[in-house]
This record gives sequence, C-alpha cells and structure tokens, in this order.
Amino acid sequence: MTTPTLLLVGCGKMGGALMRGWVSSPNPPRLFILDRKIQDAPAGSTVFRTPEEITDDVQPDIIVLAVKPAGAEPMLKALRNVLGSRMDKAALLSVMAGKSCEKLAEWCGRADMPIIRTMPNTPSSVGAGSTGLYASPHVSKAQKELAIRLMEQVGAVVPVPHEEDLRSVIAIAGSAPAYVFLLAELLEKTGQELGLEKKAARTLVRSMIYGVGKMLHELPDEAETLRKNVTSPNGTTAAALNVFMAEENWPRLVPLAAEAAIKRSRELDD
Ligand SMILES: NC(=O)C1=CN([C@@H]2O[C@H](COP(=O)(O)OP(=O)(O)OC[C@H]3O[C@@H](n4cnc5c(N)ncnc54)[C@H](O)[C@@H]3O)[C@@H](O)[C@H]2O)C=CC1
Ligand SMILES: O=C(O)[C@@H]1CCC=N1
Repeated sequence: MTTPTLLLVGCGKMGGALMRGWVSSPNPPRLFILDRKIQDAPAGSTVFRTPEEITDDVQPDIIVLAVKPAGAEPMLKALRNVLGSRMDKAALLSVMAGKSCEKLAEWCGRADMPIIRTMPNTPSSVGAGSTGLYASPHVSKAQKELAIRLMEQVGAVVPVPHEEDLRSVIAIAGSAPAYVFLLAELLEKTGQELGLEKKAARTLVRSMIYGVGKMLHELPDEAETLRKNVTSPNGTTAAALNVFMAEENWPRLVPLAAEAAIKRSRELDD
C-alpha cells in the first residue's frame, strides 16, 4: 500500500487532533500542513503559512479542509489558484460542520470535484475518534476507500448514505464530546463542593468516565443493561437516576440539545 499525501488545511483544534492521531498511527501519511499560526508541527511534515507558500512539488491525494465554515470559500479559491491542475488530481475531505458538497465543489472551480464530507471529533487525537463520512457521487471507489482508511487510523468510521445524515452525526458524535466533558466538569465541581480534594475528585471522575468508555467499547451489552447493572433496587443510583430520568430532565434535554446543534449546522451552511 502506497503512503498517501495529505494537505491538511487548518491545523487548529480539529485539524490538530487529526494530525496528532495520524502521526502516532502505525502508517502515518505524508503530511503537508497549511496553517497561519501552527507552532508544533510534527517531525517530517512540511508547514506553509499561506496558500501562496505551497511549493510546486506538493501533489496531494487528499486535501483535508479543517478551517471554520466561514473561511472555506476564500481558502478553496486560493488553493485552486495556487494548485491549478494539481487540484484535479486530488479529492477534498471536509471536516466542517457546514457547507454542502455542491458549494465546496463550486469553490474548487469544478462541479465534479470529488468531495468527501466527514464529521469527526477531538478524541481522534488519541486514536479514539468517531467519524461520520459521506462521499459525493464524484468520489471514486479508491478515493472513498482511502478516506475511510485515513479516518480509521484515528478511530471508528461510519459511512452515511445521505449528506443530510451528517447533521445527526454532529448532534450525537461531533459535538458530543463536549457534553461528556461538561458532565466531567460538573461532577468534579460537585465532588469538591461535597468536601473532596480537587485532585481526588478529578482522579475519581476521569477514571470513572474512562472505565465507562472502555466498557461501552469492549462489551457487547446494551448501554441500558450496563446502566441497570449499577442500579440496585431502591439504592443510591436509583435515587440519583430518578432525578436525571424525570421526564423534564435528560429524556427531554438530550433531544432538545441535539435539535439545537442541528439547527446551528443548518445556519453554518448559509
Ligand atoms: N473542534 C471540534 O471539536 C470539531 C470541529 N469541526 C470542524 O472543524 C473546523 C475547524 O474547527 P476548529 O479546529 O475547532 O477551529 P480552529 O479555529 O481551532 O482551527 C482552524 C485553523 O485554521 C487556521 N486557518 C484559518 N484560516 C486560515 C487561513 N486563511 N490561512 C491559514 N490558516 C488558516 C487557523 O490558524 C486555525 O489553526 C470547523 O469547520 C468545525 O466545524 C468538526 C468536528 C469537531
Ligand atoms: O462546535 C462546532 O461547530 C464544531 C463542530 C462539531 C464540534 N465542534
């Protein structure tokens, strides 16, 4: 298998997470990075600060677009100018929460530009990401396989049949690490308010969430079964879950939060 060449455009929180995941994977891609302020580029990669700095020897198999949706149009137009016909030999892989394949292709200057839209998340940085992936009809089988292989290097990949499905992926996986980080923050804070040392609360909460993640990852059981295994009849967990599971709490709030994320993803498309 030949080593693919990537041009990673935007190496901030998400692009940087992918970069860290890729460089620590067993078969790292050949990496060119375009970012105006990156400071810790990995050994062996080449960094450009502006599209105009990209050298003539750069022929990417995949251009990974990881800038904010609002910056996509000028960036793609600049890349088209600089790369010229080299752009025609590449596929574009967007990680952006907004901007349709149709718009991205238009900004690439080519209606039949092969576009792969993905929704990864920041746990990709430790090889434990989750990515939803949609390939437009212009993507070849080989390009789609390469995109899936790349994203599998940093975690699980779920191809989705419709571009619109990526909104659901945002709501339950792309944005969702933040929901769990928030739960960690609140549990750590509550632990301290209940009298535990900061360090103790931090250790307990983090190892608990790690253990829960490991069980969900490794065991075949449904999440519901694992929850019930913790919940002794009339015990402490049941008392706490009666609060979380009250109709007006998590059962209402989780779908409400997902809808808010989806609504925002539609706005980011405009
Ligand atoms: N942060 C997250 O957890 C996730 C983010 N995403 C998507 O990833 C994309 C990037 O988000 P973040 O990484 O959070 O943002 P960020 O602001 O941390 O990263 C963007 C990077 O692009 C660079 N950049 C922007 N315009 C540039 C230009 N003209 N020339 C050179 N460099 C330029 C910036 O220097 C920055 O490092 C967004 O479209 C977002 O929807 C997707 C999934 C998860
Ligand atoms: O908040 C955002 O818009 C991005 C997309 C998913 C996670 N972060």
